[in-house]
Amino acid sequence: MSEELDIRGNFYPDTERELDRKLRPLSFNDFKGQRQIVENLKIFVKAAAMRNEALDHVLLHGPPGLGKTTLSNIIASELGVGIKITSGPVLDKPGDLAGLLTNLEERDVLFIDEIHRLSPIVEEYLYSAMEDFRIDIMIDKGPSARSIQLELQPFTLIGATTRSGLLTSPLRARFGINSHLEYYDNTVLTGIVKRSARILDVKITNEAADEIAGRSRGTPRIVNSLLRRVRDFAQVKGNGNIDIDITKTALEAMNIDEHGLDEMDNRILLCIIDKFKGGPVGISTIATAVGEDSGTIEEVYEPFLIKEGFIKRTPRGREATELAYKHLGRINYGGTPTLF
Ligand SMILES: Nc1ncnc2c1ncn2[C@@H]1O[C@H](COP(=O)(O)OP(=O)(O)OP(=O)(O)O)[C@@H](O)[C@H]1O
Ligand SMILES: [Mg+2]
Repeated sequence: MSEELDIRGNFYPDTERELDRKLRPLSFNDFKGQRQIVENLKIFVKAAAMRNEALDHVLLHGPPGLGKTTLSNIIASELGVGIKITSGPVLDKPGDLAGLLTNLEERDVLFIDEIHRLSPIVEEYLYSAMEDFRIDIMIDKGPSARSIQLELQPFTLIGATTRSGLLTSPLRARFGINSHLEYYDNTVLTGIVKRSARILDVKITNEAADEIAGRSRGTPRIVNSLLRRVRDFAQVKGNGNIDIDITKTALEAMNIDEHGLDEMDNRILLCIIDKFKGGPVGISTIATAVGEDSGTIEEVYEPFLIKEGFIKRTPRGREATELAYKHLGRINYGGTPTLF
């Protein structure tokens, strides 16, 4: 089956894709961090295997690049079953879903990425498939049209989404296992940098690994792409080994934020500070000002900014912290607010 990068319509040069595949953990033991989630999944996978049953349906949600697709593949592989991969926007007709479902073998995994983007009709079909392993399909057209019921093999649906807030409650309720992936802390990210460096066969100092981890927005995908870029610098401008000097040179040359914030993070902070005098300001007002959907800000951007201490949530809205002012070189934190 194709890579999830294809499904999302992203173009990656072949070599990058190849590297991506090499760096992707293939078992629970390779998958670093998210300890509680992984420990629980190990138990559920083992219990399902002992009972010879399909694993209960799994919903994985959390910001991009934290390992949802990776974990889904690992679950299938640890279950020792096949996996079929698709995504919400691709499955636009019930017939497409029926085709996939009837081709699943017993206990296989069906992975639906971006499951919040399923069309309502397809979602409706999914309900009975998930609950009773059965679907009704319409055959024929016009007066002879009738629906027939198809029995399915027991299977596991794994749904992934960055926007769990957009899932309907009937769909959400049909997942027996519901896991929220969190941003990774720097120690875990440093471990991922080192593992990836080993796979890429490049030497890296502890200090350099820490530095890359600290600028990666708590995200393994970013860690790996920064590591690859720093490796390029080390090869061309240095002796091929990655130390702290070449790392800093590379990160500076690429304009990577020292706290790992990306452009939207910085726009959100600037907006709160410059347009709303540091806040408090409501999420929908921020969303309009930066031109992003308020749910995306709430689920994808804000959690990192709160975790890193740049934003505070108060009953009256979001406030920028002193750290945010310092980061953006603004000096009037806590200053007397002006009237105009
Ligand atoms: N826990 C982990 N340990 C090591 N590497 C990881 C881990 N999680 C993710 N990665 C790496 O990060 C990359 C991105 O992960 P993945 O594609 O699974 O994220 P995702 O949550 O599915 O993102 P998206 O929401 O954009 O689909 C993977 O290719 C993998 O190499
Ligand atoms: Mg994914």
